[in-house]
Amino acid sequence: MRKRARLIYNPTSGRETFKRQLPDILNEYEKAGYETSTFCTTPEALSAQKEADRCTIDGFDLIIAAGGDGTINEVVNGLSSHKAPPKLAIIPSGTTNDYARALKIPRYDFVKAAQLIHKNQTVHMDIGKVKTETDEKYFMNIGAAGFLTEVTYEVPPNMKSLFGSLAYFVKGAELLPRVGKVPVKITYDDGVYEGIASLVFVALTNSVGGFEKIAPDKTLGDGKFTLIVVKTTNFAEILRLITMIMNDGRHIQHPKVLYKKTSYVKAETQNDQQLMINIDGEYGGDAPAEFTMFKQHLEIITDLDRMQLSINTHDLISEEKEEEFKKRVRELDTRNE
Ligand SMILES: Nc1ncnc2c1ncn2[C@@H]1O[C@H](COP(=O)(O)OP(=O)(O)OP(=O)(O)O)[C@@H](O)[C@H]1O
Repeated sequence: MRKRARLIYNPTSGRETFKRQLPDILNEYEKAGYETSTFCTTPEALSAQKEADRCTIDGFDLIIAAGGDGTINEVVNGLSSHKAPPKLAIIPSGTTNDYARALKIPRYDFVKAAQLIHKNQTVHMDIGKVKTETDEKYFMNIGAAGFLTEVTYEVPPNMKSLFGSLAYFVKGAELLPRVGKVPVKITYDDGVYEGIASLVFVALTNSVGGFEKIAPDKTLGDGKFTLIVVKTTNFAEILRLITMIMNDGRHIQHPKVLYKKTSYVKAETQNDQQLMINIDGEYGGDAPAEFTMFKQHLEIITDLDRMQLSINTHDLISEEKEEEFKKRVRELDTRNE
C-alpha cells in the first residue's frame, strides 16, 4: 500500500501565494512515493489542529503543515497528544517562520521546502507542554512572558514582512519604558529565582522572534528547555542585552541574566499581578504556568546538511543585519540617556 500524506495549508498565511504552487508542491511528495491529499484551513478556531488530530487517528504516514508559526503550532498540537504521531514536514509560508528558520527549512521557496522529502533526513524535536489555570497546550518553539509578549502582539504583520526582526526591535524599544516591574517566582530543575523580571523565555530552539542567537548553545532534541530570565527593567540595560543577543550571544553570561538548561519550569507572579504567557507567538493564558518536556516527540523532515553548514557560516550571514541593528541601538541609546 502507498504511504499517505495530508497537506494542511493556511490560505491566508503570509503573502497568500501558496495556492498557485500547490500542484508542484504535491508533485514532490507524489514522486517520493506518497499518495497526497489536501486540507485548506478555515477561519473556524483550531481547524488545522483538529485536522492533524483526525489524520493521526486515521493512520496517515506524513502530515505536511504549510503556513506561519500559528498554523505549525496548531498542527503540532494535533499530533502531540498521540503516543506515536506521524512524521511532520513543514512548508513555511508565514511572515516570520521562526520554527522553519531553526530547522533550516527553505523559507522563500515552497517547492524547495517540499523537495526536502527526497533527502530522507529527519530530526527528532522536543515538544513542550504548557499548563495554565485555564488551558493546556503543546508548543514547539517558545513560551515567553513579559516584554517579548507585548512586542510580539504589537508588531503589525506588514512591519514584520518589511523589516523582519528589526520590526521587533523598534517596537520593543518603544514598549520597554512602559514595561512594569513584575515580581516573579521561577522554579526550574535545580533552583528558584524570586525577583523582578522584564523577560522570561522558555525556549526549545535558538530562533525566536527573528533572533537567531537567543540560545546560542542549544542542541536540538536534548530534552532541555533553555530558560532565560532577564532580571532587570532598566531600559538602557535591556537595550544592551538585545544588542548582545543580536551580535554574539554574550547575553548568556550577563550578570542580570539567568540562563539555565532545564526540563521543567514553573512561572508564577508574587503579588497577583497579571503576567501573560505567549506561546509560539500567540497569547496562551496567564501565569501561573507550568512547562513540561516531551523529549524528541516529533520527527520532522529537515535538511541536516544545511543545519550543519549553518553552524559554520552563521556569523557571516548575519554580519550585515547586525550592522543595521547596532546603528539603531546607538541611536536609541543616545536618545534615552
Ligand atoms: N481560511 C482562513 N481564513 C481566515 N483565517 C484563517 C484561515 N485559516 C487559518 N486562519 C487563521 O490564521 C491564523 C494562523 O496564521 P499563521 O500563523 O499560519 O500565518 P501568519 O500569521 O501569516 O504567519 P506568522 O505567524 O509567521 O506571522 C490562525 O489564527 C487561524 O485561525
